Amino acid sequence: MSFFETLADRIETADSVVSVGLDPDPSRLPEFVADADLPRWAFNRRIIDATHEHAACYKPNAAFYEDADGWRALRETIAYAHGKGVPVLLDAKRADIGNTTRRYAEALDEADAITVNPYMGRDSLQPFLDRADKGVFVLCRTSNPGGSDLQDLELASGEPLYERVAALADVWNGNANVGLVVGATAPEELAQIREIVPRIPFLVPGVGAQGGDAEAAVEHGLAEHPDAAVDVGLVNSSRGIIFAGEESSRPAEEATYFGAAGDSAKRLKKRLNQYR
Ligand SMILES: O=C(O)c1cc(=O)[nH]c(=O)n1[C@@H]1O[C@H](COP(=O)(O)O)[C@@H](O)[C@H]1O
Repeated sequence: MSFFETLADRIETADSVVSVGLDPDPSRLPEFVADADLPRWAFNRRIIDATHEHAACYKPNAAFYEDADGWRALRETIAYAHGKGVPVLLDAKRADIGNTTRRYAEALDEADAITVNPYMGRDSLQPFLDRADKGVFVLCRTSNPGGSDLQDLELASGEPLYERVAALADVWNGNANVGLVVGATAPEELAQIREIVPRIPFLVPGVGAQGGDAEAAVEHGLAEHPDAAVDVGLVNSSRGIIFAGEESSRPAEEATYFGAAGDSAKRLKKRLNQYR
């Protein structure tokens, strides 16, 4: 089964396009998990219990796992998400020269999809693209303030670099497994990129903590896809969901703390579904 087929099934089952970002910043973990063997895994398990009904996908960002205990926490997290029937998109933003990138692509043995960086060109992505059953989300127009520094630069042809990346993604999509990452903080670019690639699903981060445009994220982020029975795409929120308990009225109670994450995921699902 291809990634986008799996994702379409999950979107239908959960009636949701929400990607829940699992970015368990150790400095923000609540006291309930402090004494656990692997606090990040203990935290993620409770977050998954609270949010899985509303999750089309989980997106752990590798930055929060790149140490010995972190890799163990990540492995447990991926297996647990799969046990709940939710696919996992590993946000690793990888790519490198041949032998190195082949090794990076092995990260896909456990996850269902990955984010990659197109800066080094096609050969740096090939081992990911070759995995026809896995999703490969190529950074196109990112959500951060500096996203415009390079990505908006005009090429000699007059098109901005991010448009060229979108057009190349179409060329790289021989296995129908490519998606694009386009931030919700760039709604005009979202619309432009959608015109270039009508059938490539987007991962749209930047709603929630970064204040991006949820309506534009759904309107332009979802696409018809040959493998999918419903329009597919993902709108991600990380801190806005997993740390919602910090804002709750009784954050010192574990059930209230994690319940707030579930409520936040549910609210985002409902909000996004208004525009589907
Ligand atoms: O590839 C990504 O997921 C990504 C691309 C981008 O342009 N902007 C962006 O915020 N992200 C990731 O999406 C998540 C956003 O987190 P929140 O701002 O807490 O919702 C982080 O893991 C970011 O690394």
